[in-house]
Amino acid sequence: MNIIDGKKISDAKRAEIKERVSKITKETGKVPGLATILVGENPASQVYINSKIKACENAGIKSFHRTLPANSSKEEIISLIKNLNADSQIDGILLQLPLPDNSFAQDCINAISPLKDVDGLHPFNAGLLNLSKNWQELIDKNVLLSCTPSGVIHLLHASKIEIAGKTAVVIGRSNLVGKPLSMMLLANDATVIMAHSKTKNLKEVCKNADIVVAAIGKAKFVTKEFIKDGATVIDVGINRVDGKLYGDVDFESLTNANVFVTPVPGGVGPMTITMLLENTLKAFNNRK
Ligand SMILES: Nc1nc(=O)c2c([nH]1)NC[C@@H]1CN(c3ccc(C(=O)N[C@@H](CCC(=O)O)C(=O)O)cc3)C=[N+]21
Repeated sequence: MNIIDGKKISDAKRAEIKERVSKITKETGKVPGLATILVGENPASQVYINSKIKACENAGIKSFHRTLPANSSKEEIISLIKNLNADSQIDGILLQLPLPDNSFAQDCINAISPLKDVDGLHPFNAGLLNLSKNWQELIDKNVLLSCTPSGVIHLLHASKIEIAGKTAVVIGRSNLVGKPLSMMLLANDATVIMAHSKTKNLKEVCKNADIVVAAIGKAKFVTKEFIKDGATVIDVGINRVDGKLYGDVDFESLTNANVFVTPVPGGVGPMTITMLLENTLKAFNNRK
């Protein structure tokens, strides 16, 4: 087993971002700003938000944290978002998901200015990803790309894992991860299979893949039997069982296999936050 060290790759990228922020601040006298919004008091969300705020501070990005009570209406959340849209100090807005009432989450995201949508979840940015012809075009045009999927692509690139012409199976079709990641792999010229809960013969489908991405939400779901010799396994899962953190991949079962694999923790998670910093910088540059 070859471990893809997400923490190390992420730290290197954060150091590079910090340099760029410092250069911008010296040249323009301005500090890129990120607003985070937490609705309610979900303990996991509080932990993630705190990591994001800390990462911003370390990179020289100014963070503005806003909290709303758990019973906030859609209108109250959108009203706060509109204020942040109008605030020139704020380059990016992150609405932490899930909302206590997640039924209107997309309506709230739609209220975020597409120029400040550092999660890449606004239909405008999701649309730009869908319309892209290749990865380079997305980079050249500074398109705001959803953080977890773009973090996965960065891990693959940094690990020199070939994507073009390879078969990639993405398990999970969420708007936050599975769908955008499939489009990003396609933009990198992979042959992409989008698998989900209704997929038949999932084990066999995965067994043919060069790259398997698990974004399912079930601890240790993907075992050695899913993975062919020489394949790369990316674990997007974060499952808390009895206070312990597990991915969607049965990491131990792959110990003696000839595979590349991301651990949990220390794999995709840190990259998600790193890409949020990257997007805040992109948003700053796009808004200039
Ligand atoms: N609007 C929005 N954007 C998000 O990007 C978003 C979100 N909502 N809601 C929740 C998910 C989850 N997420 C993670 C961020 C960091 C780690 C992370 O740093 N994980 C560490 C471990 C942290 C721990 O111990 O819990 C690691 O894997 O090494 C994990 C997960 C961002 N999300």
